[in-house]
Amino acid sequence: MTALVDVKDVNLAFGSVQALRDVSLQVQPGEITALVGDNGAGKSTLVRCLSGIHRPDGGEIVFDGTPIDFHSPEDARKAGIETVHQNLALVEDLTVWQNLFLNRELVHSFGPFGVLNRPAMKREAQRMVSALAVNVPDVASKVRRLSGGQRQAVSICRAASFSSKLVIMDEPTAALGVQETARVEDLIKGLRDEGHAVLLISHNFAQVLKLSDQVWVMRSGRCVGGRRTEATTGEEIVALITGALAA
Ligand SMILES: Nc1ncnc2c1ncn2[C@@H]1O[C@H](COP(=O)(O)OP(=O)(O)OP(=O)(O)O)[C@@H](O)[C@H]1O
Repeated sequence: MTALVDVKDVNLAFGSVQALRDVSLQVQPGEITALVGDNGAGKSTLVRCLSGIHRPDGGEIVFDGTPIDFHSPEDARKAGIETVHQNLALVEDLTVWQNLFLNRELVHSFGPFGVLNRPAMKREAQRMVSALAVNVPDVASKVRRLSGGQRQAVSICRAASFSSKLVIMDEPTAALGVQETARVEDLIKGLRDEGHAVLLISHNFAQVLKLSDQVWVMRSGRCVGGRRTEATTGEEIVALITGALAA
């Protein structure tokens, strides 16, 4: 299988902190790939390279057959990489459908003039939430009225739309209760079923073992191993994270 993402010997330093050291790993299309490691291991830095926030100092990242050269998150989005950040980046006082179409509004053209096509956006938003079985009361609800799990669902729904090929999620259930976590986990599986690749950062081993097809482990800026999830255990992953087991 040709990898959707091929990270090759990527390095990145912040001053004297070498955040990424010769990191190489792959993300396969149509799979959930987990990225695990202790605090400060370099996980967020790596995904920020993929989402156009940081540029590596060295090495190469090939996405969908093309070496990436992103100068902004917008470049990553255009290439088909969407990121659900921990802060979710939703606008509280806008509705669900307005958030889904934020910065990608549908517009009616009348000669030289453009007018927002609100009915079309509402209709399409309803289709988007139904397709992923997102549990929100109404696409016309303001985001500030939604629970943490519903907000996470809206962010995932936004990331899954607009022909994204890779959805990156940084700790998507860290702030959620048990039931909301289960719903968001179903949404993540739904993304895979729809053909998206998912790159999931999680400190929750049970979740990683339950959801992922492949696990990569980072330690002190290095990628110290990758395992097919069905062929590993929580104990082995912990041993790789702590260094008790050499890669
Ligand atoms: N913008 C930055 N400026 C300076 N140092 C940074 C910056 N971003 C990350 N670092 C450093 O790079 C290293 C890797 O950090 P990173 O956030 O990637 O780790 P992480 O694995 O995502 O950790 P966590 O699980 O705690 O989120 C850390 O030493 C961190 O302090």
